[in-house]
Amino acid sequence: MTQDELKTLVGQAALQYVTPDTVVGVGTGSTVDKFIDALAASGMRIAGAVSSSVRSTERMKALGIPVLDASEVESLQVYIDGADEIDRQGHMVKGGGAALTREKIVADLAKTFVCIADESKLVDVLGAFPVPVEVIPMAAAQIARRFRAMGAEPVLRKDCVTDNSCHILDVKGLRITDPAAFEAEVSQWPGVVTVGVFARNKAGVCLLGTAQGVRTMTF
Ligand SMILES: O=C(CO)[C@H](O)[C@H](O)COP(=O)(O)O
Repeated sequence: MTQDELKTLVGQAALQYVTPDTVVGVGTGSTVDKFIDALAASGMRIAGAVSSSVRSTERMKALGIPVLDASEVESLQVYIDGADEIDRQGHMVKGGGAALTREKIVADLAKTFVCIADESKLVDVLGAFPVPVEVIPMAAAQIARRFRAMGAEPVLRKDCVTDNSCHILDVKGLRITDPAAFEAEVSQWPGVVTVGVFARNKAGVCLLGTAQGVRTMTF
């Protein structure tokens, strides 16, 4: 199966976590696009979706899925989103699509984060994928220096302005053995909007697309 077919498989499989007439949190990316398409095609009626990006909002609206503002809900049963990396404890690296801040906000509203990913995303240790960090533009150089002092290599993402009018540093050369500590430390640096390590808001379930079918991992 191709990677695209694996994404379709897990996008479909995520439907089992959606309860009709409830509000669902929806992430961003090519795997989530498959979920959005599957949800629309299923004909299931939902009360609405809280979206994590302009991209997903536009896709859902075009398919007739009602989109609600995050401020309109107090909590969500589930948040469905992809990942750039996921480890065997459910910690993730996210933000390849530059939507990490809103993704973390919507994930934080949800009782369960359902991660949908093809098997290439499963890793033992996070950090081979450059870790996206959304930063206030005036702090980008200062934050980059801090990462260099850690022995990492931050790269300012070209031509990228986020939905929140901020910039992204993609940080290479990290080996994140304690995701919770890393997230807590970097999150408090002045000018950091969001670090793309999801430990506090880690996955509760991962639907992993493999050549043998969907493997369900619970954490
Ligand atoms: O974090 C994300 C966007 O900010 C995505 O979930 C992540 O980049 C995975 O994307 P894809 O499903 O296209 O592989």
